[in-house]
Amino acid sequence: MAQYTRVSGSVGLITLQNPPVNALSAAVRQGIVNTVQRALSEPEVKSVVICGQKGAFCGGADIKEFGTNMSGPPLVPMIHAIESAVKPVVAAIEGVALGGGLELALGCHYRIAHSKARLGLPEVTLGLLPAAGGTQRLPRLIGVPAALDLITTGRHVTATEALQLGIVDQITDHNTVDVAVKFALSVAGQSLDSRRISSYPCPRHSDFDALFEAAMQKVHQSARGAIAPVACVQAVRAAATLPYSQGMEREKELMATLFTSGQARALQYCFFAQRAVGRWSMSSGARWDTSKPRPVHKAAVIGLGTMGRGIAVALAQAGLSVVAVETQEKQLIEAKQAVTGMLERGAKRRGVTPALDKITYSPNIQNVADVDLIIEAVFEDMALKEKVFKQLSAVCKPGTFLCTNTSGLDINRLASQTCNPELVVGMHFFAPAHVMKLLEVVYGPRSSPHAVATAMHLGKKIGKVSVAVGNCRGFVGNRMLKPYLEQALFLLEEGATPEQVDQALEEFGFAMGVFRMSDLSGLDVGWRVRKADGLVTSDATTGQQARIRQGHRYSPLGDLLCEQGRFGQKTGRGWYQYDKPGSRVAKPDPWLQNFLEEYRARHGLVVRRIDHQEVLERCLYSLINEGFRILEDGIAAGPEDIDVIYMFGYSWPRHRGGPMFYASMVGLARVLERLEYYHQAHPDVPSLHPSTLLRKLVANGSPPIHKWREVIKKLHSQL
Ligand SMILES: CC(C)(COP(=O)(O)OP(=O)(O)OC[C@H]1O[C@@H](n2cnc3c(N)ncnc32)[C@H](O)[C@@H]1OP(=O)(O)O)[C@@H](O)C(=O)NCCC(=O)NCCSC(=O)/C=C/CCCCCCCCCCCCC(=O)O
Repeated sequence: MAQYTRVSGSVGLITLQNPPVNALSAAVRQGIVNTVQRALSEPEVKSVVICGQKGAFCGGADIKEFGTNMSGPPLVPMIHAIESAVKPVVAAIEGVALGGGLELALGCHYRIAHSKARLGLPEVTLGLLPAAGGTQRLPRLIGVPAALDLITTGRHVTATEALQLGIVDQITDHNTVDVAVKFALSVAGQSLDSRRISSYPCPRHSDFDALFEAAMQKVHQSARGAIAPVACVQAVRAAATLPYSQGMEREKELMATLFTSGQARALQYCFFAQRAVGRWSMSSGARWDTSKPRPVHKAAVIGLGTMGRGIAVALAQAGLSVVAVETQEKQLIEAKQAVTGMLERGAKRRGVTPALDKITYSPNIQNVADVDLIIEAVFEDMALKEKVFKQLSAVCKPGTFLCTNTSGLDINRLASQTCNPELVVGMHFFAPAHVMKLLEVVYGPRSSPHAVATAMHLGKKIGKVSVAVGNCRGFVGNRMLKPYLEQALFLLEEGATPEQVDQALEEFGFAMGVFRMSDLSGLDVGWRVRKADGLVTSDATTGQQARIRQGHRYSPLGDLLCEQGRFGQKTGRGWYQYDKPGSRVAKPDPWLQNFLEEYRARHGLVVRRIDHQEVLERCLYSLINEGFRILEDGIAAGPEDIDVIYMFGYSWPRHRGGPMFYASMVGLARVLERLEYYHQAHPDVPSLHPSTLLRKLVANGSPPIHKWREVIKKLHSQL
């Protein structure tokens, strides 16, 4: 809807009304069309102001409408009608002007923004382009290089940057609507010839060909197979090279291709999935809307290794007071230096003062006595963590939440070391903890709803995408990673090379294939875990027996590399070779080639040709299959939780929508059929055995992903 009022005698004020962000739904578009017509037809009205209700100008087209039969007036003619109006129209931008919202503002003759407003054309992040004239007006207004940057990245700019770029005419710290109305009064009756952006020539550039070639190269490199950024460059090129009306035709044509694409569906699913995970629920029935978080003003971090340092930085940057505890004197000094550097670099990037005074360092665990919440980040060793939890429980004040940054250990066991197990939850950060957006909040059987709500709330406060998950080995992310890694190793045994496996996964859209990723994270991490699990043995050396552990197929390849001291990038050797320890450029290693050949010969393994399709199916479908088991077990509340975890924690390509959404796009029947095929070929690999839930979903006619919860619920009620 849009409300019309007359203010200051001669200004028609149009207020968009569609909470919370005044998205341009059919009703809002109709409201704008009607009220603009009214304002233009009333002789008393000399100028018009468009604003949004409750401090938000407009969040753009209504994304919920995209999957429907769109009705109501289309945006392009609506914006043209505003631009060609003979009375000045002023956009009063508070809060956000995004996507169609900014395009609407660009159709106005003047734009006044509040200093705290954010503006942008984020359509690319939804698999689209700004198809309401954004790709044609913005380059005409601010020039091609700046427009390319905003349109291909979708980044939001502050009002100050928008003013510098020339997107807005004025910014204010006062009531934006009042300022806009005053301004509208001052420009009433003035010529609008120079105010219609569509009539501007696109600013020339010394070498458009080189500029667009470079832009295209850049998006190809960063898009990892996403098509929208490429279409955005093509649309801006049309603005630079064609008259406005032909550019608009090109924009429409490119949008038509994107609009119905699987990538757009995937990216729009991600948008809503990311918001849905905030609406968490626990198996006990506790939920986000019935569980109140407790305030956290002061927190402590125990253990200042890589993870602890990142967590301390993340907390301090969000304004919390932090007690950073490291009992090893040398490590404490090093950590203080490192954290200071991290805070200073981060502050420089963001143009703020480093939050150095937010952190106090201490070698003494007793100093956490007055904090509201503690995050333990000591070495990943159950006995050590149990000891720390026991100590913490004894020293902290009543009601302090005790969180662990374990990446997969049993939360319940740690809780049982404390006097108040209901205050214990997992806060699983991802390295580097001050950068990576994902936080798994892990609740055990005794964790209270308050503890989960507090950890989720804290996660949000420090800028994380927090997902509440149940307690099991590896939680969601690492549990699903296990079969993925396992398949990659089996593929090497059967004849593939690390380069080949990585290439298939990188072409799929991962930033890094599984072997390059393992080299980066360090092969010794998994080795330590496998040793603790009794999987690493030195007795059996050849034959099939050597490749069976605890009754299942097992590949000792990773263990054998570690025995050679090949821990990945940090040692300069792993699945690849590197120029020197710490170097990031991975090169194929002839040593590894020989090693694999010898290994296969020793174990009587017959090499065969493995294509990319098999690599993808075996690695991804086994991971997805585990995702179905996680849903079956109630560890994740819905497929959105898993997908968000994979997008934000494991660099799953967003335009593929996360593993569970990807499975729904491939077709559940197809995933099931391929898993059955591979399981038949590898009966000793349980992760290839199709899960009950997958079978059930297929038996139920493969419902769309938003209906899976109903099938899961039924399955749970049958168990
Ligand atoms: C920054 C935000 C705006 C606010 O953030 P925050 O304060 O943190 O709040 P959130 O939790 O994110 O959001 C609150 C709730 O609001 C919902 N929301 C937000 N934005 C939208 C929206 N645009 N539409 C619908 N709903 C929205 C959100 O889901 C939350 O709901 P809930 O509480 O969880 O229930 C932040 O929200 C944000 O970034 N929003 C998105 C901004 C954005 O991306 N905007 C661009 C949208 S796309 C667009 O504008 C495109 C315009 C081009 C024209 C399109 C023309 C389409 C038709 C063309 C058809 C041609 C093809 C023909 C094919 C054929 O031939 O058949």
